[in-house]
Amino acid sequence: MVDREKVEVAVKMILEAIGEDPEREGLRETPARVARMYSEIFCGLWEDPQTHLSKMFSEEHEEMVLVKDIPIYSMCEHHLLPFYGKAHVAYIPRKGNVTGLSKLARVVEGFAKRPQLQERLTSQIADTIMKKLNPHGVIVVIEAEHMCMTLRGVKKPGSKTITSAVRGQFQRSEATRAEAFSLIGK
Ligand SMILES: Nc1nc2c(ncn2[C@@H]2O[C@H](COP(=O)(O)OP(=O)(O)OP(=O)(O)O)[C@@H](O)[C@H]2O)c(=O)[nH]1
Ligand SMILES: [Zn+2]
Repeated sequence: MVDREKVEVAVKMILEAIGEDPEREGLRETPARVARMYSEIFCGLWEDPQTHLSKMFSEEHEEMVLVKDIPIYSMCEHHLLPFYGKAHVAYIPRKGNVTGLSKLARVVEGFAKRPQLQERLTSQIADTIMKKLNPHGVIVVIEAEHMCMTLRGVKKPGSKTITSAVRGQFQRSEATRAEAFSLIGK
């Protein structure tokens, strides 16, 4: 579990460091609020996302399954600012190894709710699905806007970063990969 007391102490120190008065009415509850928020947005550090893929259906389907437009909210590990957008996850199951659709989104969520890099998030999702479901292939595409590039620093609002992780048949077959990208809309 996130150490909320420690986060509270740290947030109070940050407020003091920026020249605020942590005792003024509007800020008095802020350290505790931020601590509650951090335990929510970093909860992925306290779970092992691969456990979501333990249950499988013995379906015969061996064609592509794509869950697209999964909303993601993660935190850039360099600045602790959000990056957010959409994840698209496709896999080609092996007979008997079909997973519940929501479980794909749960894996995405488990890796997103941590201090992250978009590239690492993308490959962790793909590698976990490959490892647990042993499918013919996996493709993960994430498109996201990074607040550290919009509200500060280089200040480029609207810019999007697209990352992909391509495994198995999607890597070997250009046609399969092209089909996935066309369904995803990239
Ligand atoms: N590859 C990658 N870079 C990221 C991600 N999120 C943020 N960054 C970048 O991490 C870099 C950190 O660069 P630094 O030079 O150490 O930090 P900085 O001085 O705050 O950089 P600027 O943002 O350019 O002002 C920046 O270029 C960010 O845009 C990510 O998910 N993947
Ligand atoms: Zn950043």
